[in-house]
Amino acid sequence: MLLAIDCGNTNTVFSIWNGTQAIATWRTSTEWQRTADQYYVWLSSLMAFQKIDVVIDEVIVSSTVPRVVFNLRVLSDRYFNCRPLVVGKAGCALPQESRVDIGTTVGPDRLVNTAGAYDRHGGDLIVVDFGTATTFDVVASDGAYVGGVIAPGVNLSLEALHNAAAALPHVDISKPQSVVGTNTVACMQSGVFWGYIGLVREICARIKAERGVPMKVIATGGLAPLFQQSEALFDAFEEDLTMHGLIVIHRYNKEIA
Ligand SMILES: Nc1ncnc2c1ncn2[C@@H]1O[C@H](COP(=O)(O)OP(=O)(O)O)[C@@H](O)[C@H]1O
Ligand SMILES: CC(C)(COP(=O)(O)O)[C@@H](O)C(=O)NCCC(=O)O
Ligand SMILES: [K+]
Repeated sequence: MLLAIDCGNTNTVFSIWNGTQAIATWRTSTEWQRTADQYYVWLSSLMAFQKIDVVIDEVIVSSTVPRVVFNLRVLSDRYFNCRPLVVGKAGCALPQESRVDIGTTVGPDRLVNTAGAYDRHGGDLIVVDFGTATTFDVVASDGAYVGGVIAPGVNLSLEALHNAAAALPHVDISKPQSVVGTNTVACMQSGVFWGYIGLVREICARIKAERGVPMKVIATGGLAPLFQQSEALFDAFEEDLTMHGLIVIHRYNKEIA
């Protein structure tokens, strides 16, 4: 069975797949120091707890944190007796090309999102991923990744305010009652929430104008629904888009092997 690992700068998601069916998904915080043995203790105890008695013999990894990859390779080798497919590394082919400046290393999560979204929706897409950073990935009509936008993530923006200003507290994002805040927390939430609505709308509008074709906007990441409930920003929200992309890339590599 396949273990798919999506490592972001904040969280790492592990998912076990039987063909196209996800059997279980677990999330842990991303820490580059974590060893293969630590991953295995965590993973095997969750599998035992949920009575998932399967043999993992294939692994695919996407990691925005390069230092984590070494330990995930050791995990695959030592405990699952296989060499992992690592997106963006030699030995892992991608179903679509990436048309960016020579020498640019695109974040593997963005290539994976592109593959997942193109598989489900076809071309001419904007994929918005609300992760540590908020990324906009532009997918051409033929499925190629043709560039995008990187903006500071929602929580990163709130943390930056807290870290830089002595009197600003730590605040969780939520939709404020009104735009004009009457206390510090409400003012901060308003700035980030409504600022973000504007950011997403403006960037998508400008991408569409620049490309000159109708485009669908697909959103992923835990915070996307918060913004969608307020304004119709996206054509679709798909929580599992990155995982789906990993499955698509894994399937493609098996087909061409
Ligand atoms: N459902 C959710 N509700 C609120 N915050 C969330 C949710 N999912 C993720 N987050 C927060 O959003 C930020 C990005 O998380 P995540 O999408 O896991 O990032 P990455 O993929 O970059 O590791 C983190 O600060 C995380 O705590
Ligand atoms: C932009 C990112 C930091 C987003 O990572 P994430 O928020 O998913 O942790 C990541 O895709 C990355 O490190 N990209 C490299 C540069 C690029 O994609 O052009
Ligand atoms: K991500």
